[in-house]
Amino acid sequence: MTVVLGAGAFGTALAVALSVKGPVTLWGRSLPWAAGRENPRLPGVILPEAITLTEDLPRAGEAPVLVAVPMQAMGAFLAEHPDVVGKAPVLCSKGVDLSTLRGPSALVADLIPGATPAVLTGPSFAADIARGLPTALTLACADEAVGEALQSALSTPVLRLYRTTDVIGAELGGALKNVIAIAAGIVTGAGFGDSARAALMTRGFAEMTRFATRLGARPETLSGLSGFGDLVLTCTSSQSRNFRHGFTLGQGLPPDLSQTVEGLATARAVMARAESLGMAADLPVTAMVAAVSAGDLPVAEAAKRLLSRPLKEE
Ligand SMILES: NC(=O)C1=CN([C@@H]2O[C@H](COP(=O)(O)OP(=O)(O)OC[C@H]3O[C@@H](n4cnc5c(N)ncnc54)[C@H](OP(=O)(O)O)[C@@H]3O)[C@@H](O)[C@H]2O)C=CC1
Ligand SMILES: O=C(CO)COP(=O)(O)O
Repeated sequence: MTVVLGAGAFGTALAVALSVKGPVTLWGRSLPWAAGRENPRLPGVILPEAITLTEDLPRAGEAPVLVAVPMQAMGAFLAEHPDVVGKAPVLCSKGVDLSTLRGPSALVADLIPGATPAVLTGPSFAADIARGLPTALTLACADEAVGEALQSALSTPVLRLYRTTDVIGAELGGALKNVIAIAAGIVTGAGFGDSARAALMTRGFAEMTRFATRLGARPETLSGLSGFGDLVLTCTSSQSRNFRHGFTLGQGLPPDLSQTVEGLATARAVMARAESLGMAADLPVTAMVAAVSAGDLPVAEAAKRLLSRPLKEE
C-alpha cells in the first residue's frame, strides 16, 4: 500500500509505477477526470485498477506517503495537513520555497517536528515512468534504516532507487538543475547552438556544486543521478518544461504560463539565499535566470550575457 499526495503528472506517474506492487491511493485536490481514469497532464495513460483516486485527504498510517505537489505550494500544504504526510514523508518536489528560502526537507523540519523526511529525486520524466520505461532515481534519507525500508518499498524492476543519506545534496541537485535548464533553453532557443549549451551546462554544474556544498551537500551527490544526471536530462530534452520555457523565451516568444516551471521561483529563492551567504557573484547563471524571471533583464540581453563572461582560468 502506498499513498501519493498530488495528482499532477509526477504524482500520477509514480502511482502508476508503484501500482505493480500493490494498492495505491492517489489524492488530488480536484479530479474532474477521475471517471475516465486518464489524467490530462499524462495523456494516453489509463490508470490501473490498483489505484484509488480520491479528493479526500487520507490520514497517514503505516504506508509510505509520497508528496508531489508543486514546490511553491508545499509549505502551505504541509502546514495545513501535518497528519496527512506522516512521520516519514517522501518529498518528490524539486525546488526552493520562495517565501522561506527553504527546500522540501527543511520545510518538513520546520512544520512537522520529529518527522524524518526522505527525498525522491533524479532524472525521470513523468511520461517515461508512467509508460514503464526504465528509470533510476535517488532516495535520500538521513536515517539509514528508514531510507532502506523506503528504498525497498518504492523500487520496482524498472524504477530503480539508489540510496544516500545526503538529503540536502539530493534535493539541491534537483532544484538547481531546473534553473540551469531554463538558461540552457534560452541559449538554445536564441540559436547559439549545441556547443554553447554544453559550455553553459558545464558552468551551471560548477555553480550547482558551489552553492550546494556551501549548504553542506557532498560533492559526490551533485555528481550523481540527482545532480549531474538530472542536469543532463533536463538541459537536453524538449520534454522538460523548464528547458521548453527557456527555449521559448530565447526565441522571443511568450511562454506557456499554465505549466509548472519550478526553476523560475527557485532561481529567485537561490539568489536571495546566496546573497545572504555572500556568494551571489559565484552564481552568474542563476543570477541571470532570476533576473529574467523577475522581469529585470530582457531575454536577448540575458542570452548574450550568459555566453560573454570575462575570460579567466577554468
Ligand atoms: N513532471 C515530471 O516529469 C516531474 C516532476 N517532478 C516534480 O514534481 C512536482 C510536481 O510536478 P508535476 O506533477 O509535474 O506538476 P503538474 O503541473 O503536472 O501538476 C501540478 C499538480 O499539483 C496540484 N496542485 C497545485 N497547487 C496545489 C496545492 N496548493 N495543493 C495541492 N495540489 C496542488 C495541481 O492541481 P490542479 O490540477 O488542481 O491545479 C496539479 O495536480 C514538481 O516539483 C516537479 O518538479 C519531478 C520529477 C519529474
Ligand atoms: O524533473 C524533471 C525530470 O527529471 C522534469 O523536468 P521539468 O519539470 O522541467 O519537466
